[in-house]
Amino acid sequence: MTLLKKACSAFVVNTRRYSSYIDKKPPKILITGGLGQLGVECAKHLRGKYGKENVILSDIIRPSNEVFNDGPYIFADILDFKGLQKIVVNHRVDWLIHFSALLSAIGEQNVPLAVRVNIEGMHNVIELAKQYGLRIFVPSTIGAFGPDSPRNPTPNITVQRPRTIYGVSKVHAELLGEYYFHKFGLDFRCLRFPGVISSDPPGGGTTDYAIAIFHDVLRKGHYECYLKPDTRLPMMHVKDALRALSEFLEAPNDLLNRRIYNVTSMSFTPEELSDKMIKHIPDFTITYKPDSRQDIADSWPQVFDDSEARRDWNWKPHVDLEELVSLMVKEVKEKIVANGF
Ligand SMILES: NC(=O)c1ccc[n+]([C@@H]2O[C@H](COP(=O)([O-])OP(=O)(O)OC[C@H]3O[C@@H](n4cnc5c(N)ncnc54)[C@H](O)[C@@H]3O)[C@@H](O)[C@H]2O)c1
Ligand SMILES: C[C@@H](O)[C@H](N)C(=O)O
Repeated sequence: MTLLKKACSAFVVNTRRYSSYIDKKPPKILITGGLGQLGVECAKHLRGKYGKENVILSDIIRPSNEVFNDGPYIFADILDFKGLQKIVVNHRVDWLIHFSALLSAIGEQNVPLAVRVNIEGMHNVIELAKQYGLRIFVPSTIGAFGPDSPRNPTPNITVQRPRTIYGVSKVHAELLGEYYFHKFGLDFRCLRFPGVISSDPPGGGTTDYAIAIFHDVLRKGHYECYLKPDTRLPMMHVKDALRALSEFLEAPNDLLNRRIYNVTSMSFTPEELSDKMIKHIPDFTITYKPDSRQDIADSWPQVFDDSEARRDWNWKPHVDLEELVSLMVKEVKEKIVANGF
């Protein structure tokens, strides 16, 4: 049998196996790096669909009581291959959602650690997924593009020459995933997300301003923005990001023409965002003091083209800028009342 035929037959076996999970028995899902901005909300979303016990959150940090009491939580260091093997075997894991990473701004502050967590970590999870026949989801980002890429719009396939270690590690993850798909039939799936906006604290990225602005304005009446007022970046509310993730994870393999898709909801600048916020919070001020994150933002897409995701698996965002602002004002106010955070 040729290599290509072998890969194709493995792929067919995987497809059948996974569609039977969806029809009969929910998949057992492990989320790595699960205590970050996306992981906790993702676990809530997937537990609502597949049942609490079927979604295991993991990270290397101590969870809050709320997270610990909400469903299975375990320690998992992405750099410990044997430890990960043990978890997959003992918990009979079917799908792996790999969130562990150092984001764009924080990665520049500690490049060796970003190389370990983002690149070595990816080597571990992809080998694990291959060994145990797991479906694996790895998020990529608008940060996987660079100054040589077309910025408005940025298509699914184009030049990718990022200038951050975060972006380099994500391009590496994309290429590795595609390679494992073609060579071994691994069911690798990847979405390139824009800045994801939620009321939870962000992990040290370039798009964090669009979260911090709500917290600072609601608590202090003022925000000092580290990007220039006209810096346009693609963004998405977390509700849409998690719906995209779960719809894509469930999409039958025969709908997918690629393993990696751009997804987005909108693009805005700090000035446009603050103009919308004035309707809800009339009395606040914003000043601008660009720092090194401006250089990163200036190398990223301004408008993201997600037409391939829309065409192939029917992706469509629901939350527009008006609704995003209403949701954020409401959710951040609730957080401030609940814990002064
Ligand atoms: N939030 C966004 O705007 C956004 C956009 C595009 C892509 N993504 C991707 O989504 C994923 C999750 O993003 P996030 O915003 O939740 O990130 P985050 O920084 O908030 O969370 C990352 C988590 O990884 C964990 N981690 C670090 N080292 C680890 C290790 N050795 N072992 C296990 N876990 C470790 C951290 O403790 C943290 O909880 C990342 O891969 C990120 O690149 C996020
Ligand atoms: C865009 C995304 O990858 C992340 N929020 C960052 O800014 O690094």
